[in-house]
Amino acid sequence: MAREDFSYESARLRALGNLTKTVIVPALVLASLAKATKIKLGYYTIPCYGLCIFLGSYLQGLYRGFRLGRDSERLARGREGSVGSIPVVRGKLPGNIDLIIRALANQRSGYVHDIFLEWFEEYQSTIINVRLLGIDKFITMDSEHVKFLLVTGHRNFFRGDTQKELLETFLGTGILNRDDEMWKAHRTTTRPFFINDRTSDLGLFDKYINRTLNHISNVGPNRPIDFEDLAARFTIDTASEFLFGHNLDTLSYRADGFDSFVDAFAKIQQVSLERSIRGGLWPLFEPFGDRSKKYGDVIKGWVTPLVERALEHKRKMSEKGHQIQDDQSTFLEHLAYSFDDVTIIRDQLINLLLAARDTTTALLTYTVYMFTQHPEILARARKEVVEALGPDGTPTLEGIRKLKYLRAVLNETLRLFCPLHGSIRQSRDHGVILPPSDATYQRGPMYLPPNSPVFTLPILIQRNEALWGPDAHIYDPDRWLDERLQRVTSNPAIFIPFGAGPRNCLGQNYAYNEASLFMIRLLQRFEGFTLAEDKQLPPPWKMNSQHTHHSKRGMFGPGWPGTKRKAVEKIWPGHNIVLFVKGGLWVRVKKAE
Ligand code: HEM
Repeated sequence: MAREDFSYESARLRALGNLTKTVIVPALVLASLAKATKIKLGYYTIPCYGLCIFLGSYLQGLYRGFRLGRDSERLARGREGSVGSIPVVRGKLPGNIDLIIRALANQRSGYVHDIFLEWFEEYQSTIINVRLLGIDKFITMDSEHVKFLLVTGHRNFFRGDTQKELLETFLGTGILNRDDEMWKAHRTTTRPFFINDRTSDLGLFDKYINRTLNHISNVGPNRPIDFEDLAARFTIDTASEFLFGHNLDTLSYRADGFDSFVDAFAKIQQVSLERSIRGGLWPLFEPFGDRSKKYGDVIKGWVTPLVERALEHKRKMSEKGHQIQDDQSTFLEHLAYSFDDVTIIRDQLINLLLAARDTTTALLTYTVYMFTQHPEILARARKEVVEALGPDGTPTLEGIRKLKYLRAVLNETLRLFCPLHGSIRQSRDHGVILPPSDATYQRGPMYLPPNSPVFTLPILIQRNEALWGPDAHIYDPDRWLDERLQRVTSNPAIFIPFGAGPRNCLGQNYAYNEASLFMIRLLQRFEGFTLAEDKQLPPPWKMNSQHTHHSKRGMFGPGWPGTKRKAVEKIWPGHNIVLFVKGGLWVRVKKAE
């Protein structure tokens, strides 16, 4: 039976069940044995219970491994060649609880997903099982697995209950959080809106780009600005006008309540990330109730009246006998034409706002960060723009497409700093055999059990030297223009910033148009970007280049287990649902002569 209740309460019940199985049942068994045999444990009570829980968890792990092996054999019967099992990461504490502590510590003070890189390397596999309290959680950085999950074998997977539990308060019934009929209904109503001329409305983008760049111009050459904050204001103002026909107007810096909306948007994503790290146990870390609720209420409190107004308008029109038409002027009107339910429309708007805003903010922010680090790339991109359009010429869509170097710059940012760094799928109620893994560790087919969440990590795929060559960690837009492009054209699964398959990104054109025009205007008006190191939050890690850790995949830098980017990064990349720069991106800009 498919689950329908994803509330915090049902998640807590489920997590308590898991805790009972791993901790309470072994303890009860020991208590009953001690009672039956009349043995007094005395001073040994605590160590004995500890040992018993540890043993219980070990035996449960063995039993789970045995069952998976048996199911896998059954599924593989009649196939040629063997089917392996996915390596389980072994922790030191019962239920692998120490793994959560390590993952949380990495999130607080490490580089994005370094902890997973270490485990992939340790187990020599691009897919691992981080089993917590007996709950399997699979993590993959394998391009062949991801192709199977998203495209060739997508029918075996869905978004799944694990994500819905994590994000129900935030994303509810929206497209990013639903499967099957509900997802289909959203996809079919949303798609037409994204293939009409609206996503090519350069005038809408230009209006907000102008306001954003005026802020930068007014700051002056020596004062640093937080470019990430500015980009976030730009993308939310543009997206809110595009989606609601109602500009949130965060670029005016007025203190009138929208700050709390924007703040709630950031905080609810942070809660979601922490939940995802705590795995199936997350409700136990929120003993006093759903931590995301107060932020969800702020967000809904702002969107609901807009939806009610649109539905009221539709009702009045129909009462007056007017024919209701889908004039598609805003996405909200388009949704109100298609649905009558406030919750469905509201949730879908919130989903689109999340999809549109933070992703494009990351693309703009990391491109400017790369301009600060590579003045030669900045100069070349600027030359291309100014030669094609002059210092203030307005491009057409066709004109934007001709700027090949600019597109290469954006693609290189999407590759190295993939905004949606990770995504989740779940196997349906049958096990599947994953295809042989990619060239990284060259593992054969492996068995994935039914109802298992799988986290895919495109950011690691897109930095993998086994797939991209030894310069994978270097920012080099030329790889999109020279013979290295062949790597992607012959295997598109190694570059998936917009996902792939039936659930791929609907806003890809919107994002490319918006980001391209933003960069064109930025390069027309400014010619220098320097990182304001006096303001920038530095990365917390200290590098030791004394010895080199040789990894098969070559992604580890000298002296520390983790990505080679660590050695060159001048900012601290952070991640919640989307990638961002911790503490903002502080830059000084120089106006064009
Ligand atoms: C640089 C910007 C963007 C990036 C990197 C990006 C990335 C992605 C990715 C990777 C997915 C698939 C997620 C998965 O398979 O789990 C996705 C889905 C989606 N994106 Fe984007 N996106 C961007 C911008 C946008 C914009 C601007 C919009 C809308 C205005 C948008 C709307 C959507 C929607 C509606 C989906 C859900 C599709 C579905 O589930 O059927 N995205 N995006």
